[in-house]
Amino acid sequence: MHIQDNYRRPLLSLRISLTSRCNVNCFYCHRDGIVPSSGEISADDVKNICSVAADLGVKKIRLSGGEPLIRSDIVEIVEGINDVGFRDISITTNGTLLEEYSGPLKDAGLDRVNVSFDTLNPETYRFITKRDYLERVKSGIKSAVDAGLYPVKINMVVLRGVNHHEIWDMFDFCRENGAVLQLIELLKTDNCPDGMDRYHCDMNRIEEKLSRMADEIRTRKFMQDRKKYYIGDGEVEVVRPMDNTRFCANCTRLRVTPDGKLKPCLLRNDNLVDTGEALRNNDTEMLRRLFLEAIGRRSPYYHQDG
Ligand SMILES: Nc1nc2c(ncn2[C@@H]2O[C@H](COP(=O)(O)OP(=O)(O)OP(=O)(O)O)[C@@H](O)[C@H]2O)c(=O)[nH]1
Ligand SMILES: C[S@@+](CC[C@H](N)C(=O)[O-])C[C@H]1O[C@@H](n2cnc3c(N)ncnc32)[C@H](O)[C@@H]1O
Ligand code: SF4
Ligand code: SF4
Repeated sequence: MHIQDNYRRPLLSLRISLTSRCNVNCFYCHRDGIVPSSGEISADDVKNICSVAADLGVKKIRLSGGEPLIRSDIVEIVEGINDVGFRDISITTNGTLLEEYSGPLKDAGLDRVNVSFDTLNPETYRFITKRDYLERVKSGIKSAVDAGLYPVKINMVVLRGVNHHEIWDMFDFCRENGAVLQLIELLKTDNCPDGMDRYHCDMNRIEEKLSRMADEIRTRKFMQDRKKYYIGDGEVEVVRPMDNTRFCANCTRLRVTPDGKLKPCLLRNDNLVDTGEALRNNDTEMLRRLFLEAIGRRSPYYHQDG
C-alpha cells in the first residue's frame, strides 16, 4: 500500500539531508533547498525516521546534504537504514571522501551512489568548487565501481560557458569507468547566489542531440518522468526540474532536513514539519502522525495553472 498525497502522487522515496556542512564550495549550490542549521539528527533518529517511512510504504532512501560523507557516523547511519530494510539505499556525494568509504558503505548495505563531478579540467574544477580535489574524486568514482556499488551515476550540472562543451568528454569518461552520466539543469533557488542566470544552459538543444544519437529512449515514470538515452554501451539521463510541471506531477519524494524537519518540497521552506519532540520522546505514533501531516502538505511546485 502506498500513501498518496492530495494530488494522487504516491510517496515512494525519502531524501535525508544529514548535514548542512560541506568540504567544498560549489558556487551554484542549492544545498538541497535547505536553510543551513547546526543541528544534526543522530544515527538512531535517522533509523527511527526510516522505520516510520517504511511503514508508510517508502521504498527508497537517499542520503544527501551538504556533504553526507563528512559525517563521522556515516557507516553506522547506513547500517541502521539497512536494518530497517529498503529496496534502494543511495547517497549523493561530491566524491572527495569516497575512496575511503566505498568499501565500508557497500558492506553496510549501501546500494549505489551519485557522484557530483562537473568537469575533467582541473582549472574548471577549481573554479566551480574552490578546491583541488579533482583527482580524489576520480579515484573515488573508480573505488565505488570496484566496490560493486551499482549503478554509479555522475551528476554533471551543465553550466553555460563553464563546462557545457565537456558533455561528450564526460560521456566517454563515464563509459570507460562503468558509470552513468546524469546531466542536470542548473536550478535557481532562494539558496543560490545572485548572478546565476548567465550559467543556465538550454537543455532542449542537448536533448535534441541525444535523441538523434540514441539507440533507445526510455522515460522513468515514478522518477519525475525523466528521460534516459541509451547510446552504444553508454547511458545518459537528463534532469530538468526548472518550470517543469511534468517533473513535479511525478514527484514521489519527501525530504528530511539535518535538524529533523520533514520537508515536503525541495523549493519550499514555509511548510516544514518539525519532528524534534517526537524524536526526543522516541514517540513512534507521533512521528507517524507528523509524516501524515507532511504528506498532506505536499503539492507540485510547478503546476499547469501557476
Ligand atoms: N526540483 C527538484 N530537483 C530535484 C529533486 N531531486 C533532485 N533534484 C535535482 O536532481 C539532481 C540530482 O539529484 P540526486 O540527488 O543525484 O538524485 P536523483 O538523480 O534525483 O536520483 P536517482 O536518479 O534515483 O539517482 C539534483 O541536482 C537536484 O537539483 C526534486 O525533488 N526536485
Ligand atoms: C546539494 S548536493 C548535496 C550532496 C553532495 N554534496 C553532492 O554535491 O553530491 C546534491 C546535488 O545537487 C546538485 N546541485 C547543487 N546545486 C544545484 C543547482 N543550483 N542546480 C542543480 N543542481 C544542483 C549537486 O550537483 C548534487 O548533485
Ligand atoms: S559538494 Fe554538494 S553540498 Fe557541497 S557545495 Fe557542492 S553541491 Fe553543494
Ligand atoms: S514538487 Fe517539484 S520542485 Fe518540489 S520536490 Fe517535487 S519535483 Fe521538486
